This record gives sequence, C-alpha cells and structure tokens, in this order.
Amino acid sequence: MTSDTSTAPSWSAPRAVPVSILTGFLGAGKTTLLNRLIGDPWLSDAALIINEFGDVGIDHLLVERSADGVIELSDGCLCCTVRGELVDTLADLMDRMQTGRIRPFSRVVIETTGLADPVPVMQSVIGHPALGQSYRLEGLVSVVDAVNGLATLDAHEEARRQVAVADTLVISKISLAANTEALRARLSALNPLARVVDAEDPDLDAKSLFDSGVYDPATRSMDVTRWLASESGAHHHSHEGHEHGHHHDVNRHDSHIRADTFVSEQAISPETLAMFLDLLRSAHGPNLLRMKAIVRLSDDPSRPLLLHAVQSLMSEPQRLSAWPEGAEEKTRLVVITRDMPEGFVAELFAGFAGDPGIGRADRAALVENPLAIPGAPVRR
Ligand SMILES: Nc1nc2c(ncn2[C@@H]2O[C@H](COP(=O)(O)OP(=O)(O)OP(=O)(O)O)[C@@H](O)[C@H]2O)c(=O)[nH]1
Repeated sequence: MTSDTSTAPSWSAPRAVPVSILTGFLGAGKTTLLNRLIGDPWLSDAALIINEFGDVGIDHLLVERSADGVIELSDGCLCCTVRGELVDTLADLMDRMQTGRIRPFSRVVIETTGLADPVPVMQSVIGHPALGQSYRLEGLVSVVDAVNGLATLDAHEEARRQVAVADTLVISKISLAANTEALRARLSALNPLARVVDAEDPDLDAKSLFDSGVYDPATRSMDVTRWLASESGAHHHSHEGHEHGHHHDVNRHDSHIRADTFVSEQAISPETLAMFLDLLRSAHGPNLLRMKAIVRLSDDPSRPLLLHAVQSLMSEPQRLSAWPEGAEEKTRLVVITRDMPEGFVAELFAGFAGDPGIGRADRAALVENPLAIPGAPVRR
C-alpha cells in the first residue's frame, strides 16, 4: 500500500471520535477495572466494545451497563478472526450515529481479549483509510497483574507487546502481592515512557486513565514502530477472503494454548462444583491459564455463582442476586489452558454437569469409590 502523506488523514482528525483500547493478559483485571469506571460521568456517552476469546461470552454480561451501550465481539480474538468485525462495527456505529439511529457517543472503549496482540487492533483504527477519518486512537491502557505479571511477561510474547505499546500501565492486585519492585523494573525496561498507575487507587478515574492524548507511534520504542509497520500489510493479506469469527486462531498466539467453552442447563450442587474445581486445579493447576464461569446452582438456580481463576489464584466465588439482564439461565464455563490434553476439561465438566461417561471422572466415582483412600477429604 502506498500512502501520500499530504492527503492522508491526520492522526488527530479534528472531529474524529477518540478510541481507547483496554488490554492486558488473561485475568489481569480488565473487566474489573472497566466495571469500576463505568459509572464515571466521563464514560456516560461512551460505546463499549468487548471482545472475548471463546465461543461463549461472559464478560459482556458482567459489565454493569444497559445492553444498548455494549457491543460484544465474541467467537474469536480481536487481533485475528474478528478484526474485520471490529472494522465493520466501528463503521456501522459511526453510520448509525450520523443517521440518528443511535444516541451520539463521544468516545469508544474497546476491551480486548487477554491474548490479543494489541498492534493489529490499533492498526484497525489508525491504519484503516476510512475509519482513520472518523476515529482516532487515544489512550492504550494495559493492565498487568501484580501477582502473576512477571511470570506472564516471561512466558508470553503477547503480554510483552501489551506492555510495550501502552500509554498507561495499570498494575492490578497490588494488595495481593508481596511487593511490586521487580515487576515495576521489568515494566520500565519494556516501556520506559508509560505512566504506571495502581488499579486499586481510589482516585483513579476514567479521564485520567484513557485521556492520554492522541496515540503517536513515534514516541513508542523502535520495536513498536516496527510492529505497527509490519502488521499493517500482514493482516489484510492473511485474512483476505476468510470468513470471520468462526474459530479462534489459537495457533496465532501459541499452539499450546486452547480455549474451551461449555454450556449446561443442568443446575449443579455447590458440593459437586467444589469437587470439579478441586479436581481441575489439582490435576492441571499450572496449565490452567484462566477460568471464568457463571454457574447455575441447584440450591437456588435464580442466583448464579460467578467464578474466576487466574493460574493458581482463585478469587472468592461471588453469588449474584440474580442472573444478569438478558442472560440465559445456563451455566457457562470458559477455560483457557496450556498443554492440556484435548477433551480433558470437556469430559470432566460433562461428568460433573450430570452427563457422565465411561472412564470419566464424575461425582459418584469420586464419592462412592471403593478404592478411595480412607480419610482423604471428600466434600459432599
Ligand atoms: N484484589 C484484586 N483483585 C482483582 C483486581 N483486579 C482484578 N481482580 C480479580 O482478578 C480476577 C480477574 O479479573 P477480570 O477483571 O475478570 O480480568 P480480565 O483481565 O477481564 O480477564 P479476561 O477477560 O479473562 O482476560 C477477578 O477475580 C477479579 O476480581 C485488583 O486490582 N485487586
């Protein structure tokens, strides 16, 4: 593609709507942060675009905002399969606003999947000939987990990219970490220009977080400028003629990573759920990158349970007072694993969700197992 800089849209087209990108690795705390800021008047007329890695979206149900302000891009990763969908969504949003079919929005916030490489997402906004006139990139925010952050940065190129391109780095879960010095040093080495803020800081507001001025790749490190340049053509080429949004291109990230999603109408007992989680974590804890679930429990199916695990860290389960508006009252489980045998989680889940099969672990097999070790803890 050639570009004539004298006629190309400027990065800061005068009336272009600012687009902020919220990224960060799996479970870093993106949705938590967005939820905290969502009531901020500065975001009251923002359009939110939420992308999830997996067939079954959960995050959009959890962002506490009426459905009309939230657009979900699911069934694929924003930087791969649904990148075209993002461009279409942004174009469609602008068209609907200009023709008065939706109330005007003054900014857009995109929450990416935890595995997203933010560079192609940024390219969708700043590199697209038409969109570049209507939107401008303003504020790339990356959330880094104080507990798992260092290990994640060591293990995942996507995580390093998310840090390197950010204007602002938000360190989450500081209250759970022994210290953050080594992490801060690493972040500063990866991105010396980024501002670093604390997710748990009560004074953190949406404007100070997202309004960091027009994104200028020239002020980022050489690496970022190179990624932006190289991604510009590569994605157009590789996705030409493909159908978007049917499968996640997990191989693009890491051939060892897989995302499995499960849905079940069957309500399960709290004890059965506890056993499922124990078994999942004890068998494959370190390979469990991320688990998110909203569970229909048999003791009160109208009040679902929300579960989050990030690597070995399991958050306190949250019992919601009701199902999120518009959500089907079914259990949804998203599990992102590394090097997990194919079908392992599916079979385990099926066993516990009331669909046991030969050779599968299920509740009866564990509770009534004549070979069980006497005295071994069994929760009923
Ligand atoms: N204590 C504490 N917990 C946090 C913080 N941020 C997130 N969490 C917890 O970490 C878990 C993951 O948070 P999410 O906000 O769902 O993370 P995410 O980045 O949206 O996750 P993905 O959508 O899977 O990529 C949840 O259990 C949160 O409650 C924080 O600053 N402090």
